[in-house]
Amino acid sequence: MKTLIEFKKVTKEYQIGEVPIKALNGVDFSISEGEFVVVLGASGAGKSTILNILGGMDTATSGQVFVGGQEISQLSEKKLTEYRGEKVGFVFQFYNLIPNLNALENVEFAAEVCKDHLDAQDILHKVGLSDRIRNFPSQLSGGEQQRVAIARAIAKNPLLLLCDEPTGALDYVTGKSVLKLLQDLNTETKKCIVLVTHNSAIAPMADKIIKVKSGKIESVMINPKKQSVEGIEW
Ligand SMILES: Nc1ncnc2c1ncn2[C@@H]1O[C@H](COP(=O)(O)OP(=O)(O)OP(=O)(O)O)[C@@H](O)[C@H]1O
Repeated sequence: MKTLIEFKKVTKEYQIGEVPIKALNGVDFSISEGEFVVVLGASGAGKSTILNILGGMDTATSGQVFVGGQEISQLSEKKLTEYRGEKVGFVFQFYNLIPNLNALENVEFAAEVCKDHLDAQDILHKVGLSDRIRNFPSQLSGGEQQRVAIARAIAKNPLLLLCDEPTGALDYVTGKSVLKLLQDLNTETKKCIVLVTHNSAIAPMADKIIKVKSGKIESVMINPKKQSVEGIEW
């Protein structure tokens, strides 16, 4: 399969007072088109830093990052903003919906600025919220709000979908249904999904598992026996 993402010798340093903190220390990996990737690691390992650099929300101190043949580590601030807006869908632990817009408006608002955006109503139907589109975030459960956030990310028709602990604020059953939605979207749309978590139990749902430890890649594992989320317990 064609390579979509490449990290080459990526480092990220933060200067706090006198002491530099190496959040990433020579990170190399690649991800193919259509892959569902889980990035695993303990707190502080560097997972979110990887995701933020991949999403153009942060930049590497050194090294190269390629996405869809474009070297995003060389982009100007303006081009990086375009990349972030057009090519990347984000899903976070907290849903960050706009409280005074209903579900449909939240999705439309995000999608409309993108050239190839998808129909907001169709996407809300796909995530199982056909009958809640006129509801405001405060009228939706946590799981439903996360579905709106996923619809908002997907409606942009991005090149890749980045999820940072997307089930972190949800109970077990709701979290599992959100993971199933992400897995189904990946299967149906062949959109590349990179999901960051500290929960190693969900690794079997991925095509590839990247383990991060102290700012370095500990291992990259291809999973030939990918499992459906329904079959995984934790
Ligand atoms: N803006 C920042 N300024 C200084 N240090 C930072 C900053 N962001 C991250 N770090 C440090 O970089 C390291 C990696 O952080 P990162 O957030 O990527 O870890 P993580 O694996 O996502 O952790 P968690 O699961 O707790 O979110 C940590 O030591 C963290 O304290």
